[in-house]
Amino acid sequence: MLFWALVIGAIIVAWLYRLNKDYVVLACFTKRVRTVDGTPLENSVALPKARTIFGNAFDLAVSGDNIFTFSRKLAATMKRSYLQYGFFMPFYNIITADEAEIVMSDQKNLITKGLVYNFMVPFLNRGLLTSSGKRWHARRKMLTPTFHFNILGQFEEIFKEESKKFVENLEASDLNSITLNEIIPRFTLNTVCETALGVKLDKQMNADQYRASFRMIEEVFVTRIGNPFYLIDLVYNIFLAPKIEKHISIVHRFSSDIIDKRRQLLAAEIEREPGVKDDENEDFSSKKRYAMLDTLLRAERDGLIDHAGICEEVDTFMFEGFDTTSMALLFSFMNFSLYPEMQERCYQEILEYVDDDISKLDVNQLAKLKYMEYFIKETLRLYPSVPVITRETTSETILPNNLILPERTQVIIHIIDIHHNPKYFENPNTFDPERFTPERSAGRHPFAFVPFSAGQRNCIGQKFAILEMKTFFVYILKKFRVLPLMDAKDVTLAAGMVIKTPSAVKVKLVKRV
Ligand code: HEM
Repeated sequence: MLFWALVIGAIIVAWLYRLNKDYVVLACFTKRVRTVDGTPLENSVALPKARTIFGNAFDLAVSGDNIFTFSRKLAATMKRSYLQYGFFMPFYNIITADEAEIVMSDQKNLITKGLVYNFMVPFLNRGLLTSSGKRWHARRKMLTPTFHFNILGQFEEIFKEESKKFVENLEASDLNSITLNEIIPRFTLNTVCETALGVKLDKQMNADQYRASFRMIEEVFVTRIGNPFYLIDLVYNIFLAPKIEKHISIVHRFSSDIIDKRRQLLAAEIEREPGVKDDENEDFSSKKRYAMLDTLLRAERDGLIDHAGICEEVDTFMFEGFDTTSMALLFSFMNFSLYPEMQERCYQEILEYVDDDISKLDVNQLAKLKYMEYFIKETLRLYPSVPVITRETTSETILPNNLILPERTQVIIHIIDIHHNPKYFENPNTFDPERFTPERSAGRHPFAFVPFSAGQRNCIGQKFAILEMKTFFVYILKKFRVLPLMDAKDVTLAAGMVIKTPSAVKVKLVKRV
């Protein structure tokens, strides 16, 4: 009996040993990446040493680092893109512009978002950010006119109103110490709410509750990506999901109610003027400002989308347009305080190109603020609001760089590491907006600076974001000089749905006379 048990055991071990050539057996049979020409894998991609016998599945856990620091250290040691084997799937980590280009330019196999986006589904369902295939194509086509130049011009009025209100609130506060993390998110959420839904958030009864629920949803998301056990849906559903059920329904109800009201308004409008034909770029009501929602309501009337679809797109806009812009504003604001000469240059540019009557500020004047644009871009290079994006292979995928990725490989593009690569940016840790002048940008790899991603799944709201940020800083810099209260070295970074800084970012303001 013992003899047969030993024989069977030996056969199983021999079988597993053979199998380990193609699968990382102890990482739950994760299929290995291969090379097209059969040369050793390490010639085509770096292979960080696994820290346990379970492939790289527990490397993060045993390192003692948080996920953000862990990834930065790996990029610095590997110096090229690297491969890890987690439970069930490989992780192909990209830190060069060449490989980012391969993925971002792919039209077919690499446009499906990675596993981590599934965590947002309870909140965003399958809106533009999380969907793929035909549904994504149809929605992208439907929503693209929302960011048409003429419409951005209308949104400019909202950016101005909110910036003015922000400056007025600042004037009433203690200018000696302003904690940016506390005040900027209010501005960005107000702005995106009015542009997406057509209502002023501050005037809504449940605005504070809405903001708080938004925050809670984000906190739970961050907890989920930081703990491998929460990757398992069952564990998440039992221990974490109940904590945010209430908050998700608050956020969903908020947008759903506004959508219903705006739909009724639209119907009433049409009834009053039945002969009037809609134009894509015109408001359906002469009395009301255009909102992104209007495009969706028109599509609903044409049978292209239903109420649930409209809700998921509106929630997606609110989510994408909120924290991303907040973090970019926060770090730009901090940089104004740290680099006074550059701040002065932006101010002089404002004096030169912006009408003294700030209420006349428009997209044409903003387009002339080139140095300010370089300044914001340099901030986004050093602190990209979305430091990492991911894709998933939906079938075995052959890449032009000799790699064959198995189905369900997670392809992680570390935008932040590409932006810090000295190959593309000399002295990458130095803040130098003039890197973005046409002369100095010439010849740079087109995928070396990709804060808004690139290719067909790039950020639909990038022009919107740049306009919003420029408007905000015109209002700030016209009124105040921004002085430092901290050093850039004091800022710690962490991973979240977008880049996070657990430290308070503070500046001092002095009114210009
Ligand atoms: C500084 C501000 C912003 C940054 C850095 C940023 C960055 C990005 C990035 C990197 C992506 C690609 C995500 C991925 O591949 O997974 C993305 C997608 C997206 N962004 Fe932005 N974003 C910003 C502002 C905005 C704003 C203001 C809006 C809307 C009002 C917006 C709406 C979207 C949407 C809907 C997508 C999904 C597009 C698609 O998959 O077709 N973003 N953004």
